[in-house]
Amino acid sequence: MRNLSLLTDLYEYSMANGFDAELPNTRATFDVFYRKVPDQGSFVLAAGLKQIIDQLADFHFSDSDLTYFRSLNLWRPAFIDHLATLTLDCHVHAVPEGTPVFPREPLMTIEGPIAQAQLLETLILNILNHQSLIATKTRRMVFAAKGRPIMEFGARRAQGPDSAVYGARAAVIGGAASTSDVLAAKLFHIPVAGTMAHSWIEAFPDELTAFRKWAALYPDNSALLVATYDVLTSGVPNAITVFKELRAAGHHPVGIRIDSGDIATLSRDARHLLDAAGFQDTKITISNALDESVMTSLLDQGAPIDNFGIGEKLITSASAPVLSGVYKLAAIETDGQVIPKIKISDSREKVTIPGQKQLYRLYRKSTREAFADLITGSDEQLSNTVAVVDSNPLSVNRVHHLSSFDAELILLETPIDPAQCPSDVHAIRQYSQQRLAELPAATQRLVNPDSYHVYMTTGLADLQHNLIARA
Ligand SMILES: Nc1ncnc2c1ncn2[C@@H]1O[C@H](COP(=O)(O)OP(=O)(O)OP(=O)(O)O)[C@@H](O)[C@H]1O
Ligand SMILES: O=P(O)(O)OC[C@H]1O[C@H](OP(=O)(O)OP(=O)(O)O)[C@H](O)[C@@H]1O
Ligand SMILES: O=C(O)c1cccnc1
Repeated sequence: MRNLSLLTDLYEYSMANGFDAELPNTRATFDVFYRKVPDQGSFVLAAGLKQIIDQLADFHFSDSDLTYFRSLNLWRPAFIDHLATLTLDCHVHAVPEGTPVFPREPLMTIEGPIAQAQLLETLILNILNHQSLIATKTRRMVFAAKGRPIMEFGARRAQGPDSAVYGARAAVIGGAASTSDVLAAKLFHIPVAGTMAHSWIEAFPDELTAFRKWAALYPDNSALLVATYDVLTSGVPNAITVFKELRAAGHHPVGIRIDSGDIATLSRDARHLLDAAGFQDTKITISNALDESVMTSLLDQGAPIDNFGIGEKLITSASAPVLSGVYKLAAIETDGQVIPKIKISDSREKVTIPGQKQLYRLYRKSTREAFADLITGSDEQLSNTVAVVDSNPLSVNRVHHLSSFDAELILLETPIDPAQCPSDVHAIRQYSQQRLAELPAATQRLVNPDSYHVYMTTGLADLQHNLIARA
């Protein structure tokens, strides 16, 4: 793990330098939330908390960082001295990784001395926005795959090494079965998997020789790429020849990969050839700029696909490459007095929900189906009946009275201690699947999903209105 304490925007330091002088005894609460779901989906899968906690636990500045700060000649010497001896005194609340979260609700809050909490904005958003985006994109593809495994193949097309490595981690949280990225596999204990490239076939005098050499090297892991010359007249017949030899030698042939041409037609014809030769069990993997809409189309066409290998469109979330999670001041505290804060904007969507808050997931008592999330003030007690309004500022401001629900607090106190932060990506993926299964199915479809209600209490809504009026 690299120390990323400096990975922030200059303005965070410029403000922290001032807060340190002007508001030395003020604490602040910042909320992390997002407003729009990428790809017109209805939820985002939160991911990246482990890397955030790792960084916060190691938040410090080296001698060379401090020398650099002094060389900038921008900040008070006393502030730089404070950075030299800084011990983070912040408290984190967060939804566990893998939790589906919805627009406007806090998925993380940071409370601490205002100068410190301000400094963390950029780093937290950088990690959370990236991993949540890729986990969410992968989940869409997993939905489209209808139970077929997805192999993550994106390292070569990722926007740099970190996007490849942490993107692979996020992809597994989103439901990918494996990665081809050996570094990510090693770091996060992800199954590593792959086939072969065209160069292997091209390097030998002919395709059959290339397949035989491969089968000799990997007799029990022989996935053959059949699309170098011609899938149906060369690739699949040669693969069948080698599969027969493998079977005769007591091995179980794995399958083929097709990475070009009309995949629906080629996979169907390849399946017929394999089945006719007695290889009903060998799998067909496909790849080539796949995304959830191509996958849906291929399966709608009846393509007999067993595995999807997916690179560029997953690792870059190509159709929606930005998750705009934000970090907004919700309250300050001086001399024990908490003062809620609001940001007002001409764009109603950008008006923040003020105050220190809590987040609950509400379930129907009978079925354990989640039907809404509820944002409350942290000092509000949930009673059996609660008056709420939609948190969407563009909705009609109607008061609903919710009753007969089970409420679960989902914004949890999260110690800044890597040893206590869940890190097993498989367990996180499983948790995520359980959380998704609680949501109404209609919120999960790819096209025009139902939106999920995120309410806030009328207490919070009144606070928001009062602060707007006062401003
Ligand atoms: N039957 C199909 N229906 C829908 N999309 C398909 C089908 N077959 C392939 N595709 C997708 O269409 C896109 C373009 O495919 P195409 O074979 O033209 O790609 P290419 O990269 O130009 O091919 P090649 O690798 O042969 O040069 C890819 O995203 C591919 O996955
Ligand atoms: O298409 P993606 O979803 O990113 O999947 C990864 C792709 O990477 C490889 O292509 P390669 O780099 O060999 O280039 P190619 O486009 O010529 O096949 C492989 O053949 C896959 O098709
Ligand atoms: O193993 C593979 O087949 C693979 C890996 C990365 C990119 N494309 C394919």
